[in-house]
Amino acid sequence: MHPLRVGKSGSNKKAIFIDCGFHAREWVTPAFCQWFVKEAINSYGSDEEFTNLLDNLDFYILPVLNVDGYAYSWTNDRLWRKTRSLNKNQKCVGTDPNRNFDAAWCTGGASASPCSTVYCGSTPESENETKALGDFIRNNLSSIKGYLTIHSYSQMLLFPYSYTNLRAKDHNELNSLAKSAVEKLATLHGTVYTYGPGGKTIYISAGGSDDWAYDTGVKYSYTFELRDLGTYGFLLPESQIKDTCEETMLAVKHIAEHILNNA
Ligand SMILES: Nc1ncc(C[C@H](C[SeH])C(=O)O)cc1Cl
Ligand SMILES: [Zn+2]
Ligand SMILES: [Zn+2]
Ligand SMILES: [Zn+2]
Repeated sequence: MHPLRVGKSGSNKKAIFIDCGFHAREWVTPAFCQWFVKEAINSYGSDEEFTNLLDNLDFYILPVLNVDGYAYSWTNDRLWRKTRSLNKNQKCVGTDPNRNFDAAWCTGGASASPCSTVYCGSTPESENETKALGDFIRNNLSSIKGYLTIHSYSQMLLFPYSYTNLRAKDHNELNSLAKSAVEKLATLHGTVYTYGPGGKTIYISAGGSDDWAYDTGVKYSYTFELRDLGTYGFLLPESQIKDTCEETMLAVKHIAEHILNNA
């Protein structure tokens, strides 16, 4: 896997990994990752804050993790979620990439049935996509200080854990950073996000990439759930893409600032 790397060239810089397009139907998320790259390139040298970030941090951007699923949602099933891998001797296709990580794998909020939308896969990292992501993070663990995985919808900023209601050791810092990040996000268009540990804030579910990254040693690990609250859901109108991306940028840059100053 070769994510895009954005940042002034330099050695042993801290890095933040951002992925989008985990779930096929969450179309606004690849738009955000592309927006981020455009903004970074256009801002460098003009926007002081962003220039400082890019001078001192590398951003690894993976615009569409689940490429086969995303393509399938364009051609066949707009509401597809999973990958498109063939489950051996089964009629159903695909694994939920966000239940496929080795983080209390296939315990809560996931299913061992290949036909389920939250099928955890045959083993952790059974999918080419999740294995590639896991390998990249493991191979770059010394520099990767933040992991942001961008999903939709429900306007939430989640952090570990989702697989248990036990508190992460960094709960207080992750919680207060999430609070200030969603406050920053709301300043642009008044979009209200909730925030908190995944298990409490959305649902208990295991095998997620944020929990895995955190337990692997990436302290600042967050899942974004972008707009909206359900009016359009995954079918967010194009007219909202720009504003969604703009407001999300504020939160992401805020988190990046914190990582630059604290990691
Ligand atoms: N660790 C996690 N973090 C966030 C979520 C929520 C996303 C929302 Se689309 C999902 O259900 O995969 C789910 C899990 Cl398992
Ligand atoms: Zn998702
Ligand atoms: Zn979602
Ligand atoms: Zn705007």
